[in-house]
Amino acid sequence: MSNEFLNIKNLHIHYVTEEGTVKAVNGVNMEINKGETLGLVGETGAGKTTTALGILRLVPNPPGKIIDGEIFLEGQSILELPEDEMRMIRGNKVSMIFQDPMTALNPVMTVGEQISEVIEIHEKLSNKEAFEKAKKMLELVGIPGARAVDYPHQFSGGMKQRVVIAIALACNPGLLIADEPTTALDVTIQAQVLELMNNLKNEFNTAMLLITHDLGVVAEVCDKVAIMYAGEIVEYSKIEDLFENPSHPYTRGLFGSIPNLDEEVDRLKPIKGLMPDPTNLPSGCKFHPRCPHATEYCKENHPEDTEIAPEHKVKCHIYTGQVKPKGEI
Ligand SMILES: Nc1ncnc2c1ncn2[C@@H]1O[C@H](COP(=O)(O)OP(=O)(O)OP(=O)(O)O)[C@@H](O)[C@H]1O
Ligand code: NI
Repeated sequence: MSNEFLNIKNLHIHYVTEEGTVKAVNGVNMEINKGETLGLVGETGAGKTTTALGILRLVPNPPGKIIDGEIFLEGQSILELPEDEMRMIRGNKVSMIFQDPMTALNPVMTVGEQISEVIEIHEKLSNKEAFEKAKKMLELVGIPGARAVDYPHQFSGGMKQRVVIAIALACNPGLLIADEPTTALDVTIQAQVLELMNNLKNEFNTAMLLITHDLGVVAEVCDKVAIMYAGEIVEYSKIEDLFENPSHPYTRGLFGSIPNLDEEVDRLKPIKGLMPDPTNLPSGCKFHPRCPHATEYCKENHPEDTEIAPEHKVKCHIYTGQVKPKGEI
């Protein structure tokens, strides 16, 4: 039996707008094994949320459309599935915590009702049984079951986020997608929520796709990291490798001078220049206009993945030997 839960092959997603076609996701490949957490990191507009929505087939259409590629969940190809089967997969096999979790809760329903609603959709339980299970879910995320009868406004921000996690986990999904799950929380609560997610992942062997700008979060919870730029994964590796040997010039830039797993790592470092216009992406390597090492070759040729160490891939002509770096990378 394969241990693989998610496998994405050559995914392309566009948004067709009046201003032009936004090429949001451009040939993404990604694998996540059971019980493994992959961090998806990149600047705003890189295509992280769009990739996540693609996995759930929730890219708003129009204007969005999956143009090409394949997505497998436990070996099953999902892009061709009828919508009703897809609905069963959402929240059953895969659930997602959205970027703004505070608006994810319904203010006029108790949290217990909201959790049991999800349970009832996917499991044949009576109202009462589902509500009892909802209480257990609350306890699992560190909230007393008795509080199931309370409304969202009666909870603090950190507790609301725990409720959102409880809802996402209510059906014991194989894959949890979390889009910036802790950004809206203060630092101590962030740490608690991350620890909680880590514990749950270990307990249930849940695969996780964690979207974040925060390298501290990556260092704390991820097993692997994918660095995304202009809709492509430009570097992909195990966490230790990435921090010890960041290799793509973009990753090096993000990390600043010398990243260190043990150090207090902070937000991504700003890099000179701007993200390219996604309706008019640069030719060749999409990073070439911002890259200190770029040559004519980079302008003309699109780099494919080069495996520079086991499970460490980089899209950069320096590693194919076509381009000599100008000084240290
Ligand atoms: N509904 C939409 N219509 C048109 N363009 C969109 C739509 N949603 C996203 N885009 C564009 O697609 C590109 C990728 O956006 P996406 O939200 O996936 O990036 P992201 O990496 O999640 O960014 P952030 O870190 O800000 O959340 C951006 O250029 C964005 O403007
Ligand atoms: Ni996003």
